[in-house]
This record gives sequence, C-alpha cells and structure tokens, in this order.
Amino acid sequence: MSTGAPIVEAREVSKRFGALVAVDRLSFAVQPGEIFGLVGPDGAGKTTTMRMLAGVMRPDGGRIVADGVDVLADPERAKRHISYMPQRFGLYEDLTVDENIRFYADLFDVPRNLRETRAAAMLAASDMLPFRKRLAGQLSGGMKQKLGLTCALVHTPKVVLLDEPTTGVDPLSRREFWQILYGLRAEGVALVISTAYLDEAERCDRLALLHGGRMVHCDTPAGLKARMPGAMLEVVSPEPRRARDALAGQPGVRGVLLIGIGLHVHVDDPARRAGLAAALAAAGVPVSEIAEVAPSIEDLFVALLGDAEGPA
Ligand SMILES: Nc1ncnc2c1ncn2[C@@H]1O[C@H](COP(=O)(O)OP(=O)(O)OP(=O)(O)O)[C@@H](O)[C@H]1O
Repeated sequence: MSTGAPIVEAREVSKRFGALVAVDRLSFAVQPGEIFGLVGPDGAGKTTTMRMLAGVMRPDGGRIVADGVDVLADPERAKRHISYMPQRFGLYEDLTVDENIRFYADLFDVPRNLRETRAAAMLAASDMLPFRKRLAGQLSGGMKQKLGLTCALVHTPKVVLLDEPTTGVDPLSRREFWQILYGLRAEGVALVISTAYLDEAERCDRLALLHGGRMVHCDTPAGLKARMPGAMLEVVSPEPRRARDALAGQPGVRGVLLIGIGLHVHVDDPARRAGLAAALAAAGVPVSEIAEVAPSIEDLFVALLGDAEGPA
C-alpha cells in the first residue's frame, strides 16, 4: 500500500433526509492499492456514503475528490474514473452473461481487444466461464453478484466502490470474489467496500466504523482491536444461553456475546476468569473451558458501539 497522495478524499461530507442526518461530516482518505471498509449497523450511513462517493447522490456539504476529479463539481466525469457496484446492480435479465458485459463495455467505451481480455480473466477468476451464454435472469444470486462485479469492472478505473457486494453470495464464491479484489489492489486500484460480513471487514486494510452517520473509529483491523479495553474470555459450554444468563451482570463483565461454541465474555480484567468459573459452577452450567482469546471484529464492534446486536 502506498503512503503517498490519496486517490479518494472525502472531507466533511454530510447528507440529510429531512430532519434525519444520514451522514454527518464524514472525512477519510484512501490510498491507491488500499481496501477501505465501511462497516456499521443497518442505517449507519454506508449506502448513502457510497452513493455520494459515486457521484449519484449530492451531499449537502463537504468535498469529494476521486482520481483527481471533483465529484460534486463534475459527477459525470467522475463516473468515468470510478467503478461503482450498488447493492442492486442493473443487470439485464433477458440478456446473456456476455451480452451484459458487452453492454457495460459499450457504455464505458472500452476498446474491443481490452474488454475481451478483461472479461475473460474476471469470468475465469469467478468460475463463471461456463455460463457465458446463460441469461442473467437464470443465474443464481451469487452468480448475479459476480456478473455485476465483472460488468462494473469491465472498464479499468483506479477507484472501485462496492456496496455490500457479497450479500447472498456463498462462502466459496465470496472467496473468489475477494481474490479478484486482492488482484485489483495489487494493480494499485483503491477499493471502498461496505460490508455486513465481519469476516470481510477483517480482510480490509483499514476500516471506518460508522454509527448514526458518524465515523466512530477508523483504523486497521489490528489497530481497532488494540483499542478494545479489558480482555476477552471464551467460555466453551454446551449450554451457552444458560451460561450467558449466569454471567450477565457479574462483577467486571462488560458484555456477553453468543458464538458458535459458547460465549465471548468481555471483562475489565482477565483475572476475572476465576470469578466467572465460580459463577457458572454455582448456577450448575457445564463448562469445558474458559480461556483468554484475541477479540474478533464482532466482539470489537459490540464493545465499541455499545450495541449488543452488533452490525451482523
Ligand atoms: N432516500 C432516502 N430518503 C430518506 N431517508 C433515507 C434515504 N436513504 C437513506 N435514508 C436513511 O438514512 C439513514 C442511512 O441509510 P443508509 O442506507 O445509508 O444506511 P446503511 O448503513 O447503508 O444501512 P443498510 O445496511 O441497512 O443499507 C437511514 O436512517 C435511512 O433510513
């Protein structure tokens, strides 16, 4: 990742819908070759931010520059420097995979020789080559998302904006999707991605944590985790709900999150472990292990946002 001049810069960007402040003086900068994640609960302002970056929604205030273009002053020009994949990408269901790609290539005036190479590489990377002649309307949800990405990237912009691109995509396809994103990053493309999947948040170089339209934190995933106060104890139990009820409200417990194999208990001090074990024993809850673990991104969001539901 380069540390030179940013290729995307948002400064004090705001958007209101009536009395609701959807985005509140948001500022950040993204470097070429960086994957910048926007994460936060529903309604945090991720989609609105993406739309403003893409030049399809006008902010009430602030400034956005993408690849040297002032997005507010010249949104039409900006669109040629940006690839934007909205949540519902406009595929033509009655056109084939190839015809959809051709349509977007024409839209962006991509030269014929380039579009064929690029489309073939992207279709191969996403395992879509066998489906080139299939109508888009007959693709699975995950395949539609992969075709959307191919169409959005058929021109070769330096800035790519992806709004929850892998929603509804199966884990294997998501991995392929990310391989494509890493390939773009290696080419020096800057990617801004919003996601509701916390394992994806972990893959970003930096994360902006949004809440109520504001940026609450912005750092690398590791940097964000280092900001988490206290410690995380993992309690492995066949009865996690009973364990949660026994631990909530115990001294030093700041939060309890159910995970697959038990609980993550956020405590003020790892030495609380003995007290937790005693509380569980007193409640008759079977426990196979209590160990200190590194917080997950989900733990972090719950702790930093003070929202027991978390964003996903
Ligand atoms: N066109 C609109 N008119 C009125 N309110 C809107 C409009 N678009 C978004 N909002 C509101 O602005 C706030 C931010 O919405 P936004 O879609 O940006 O959030 P988000 O973080 O993308 O959430 P989600 O993941 O649910 O899409 C929400 O309260 C939403 O209801």
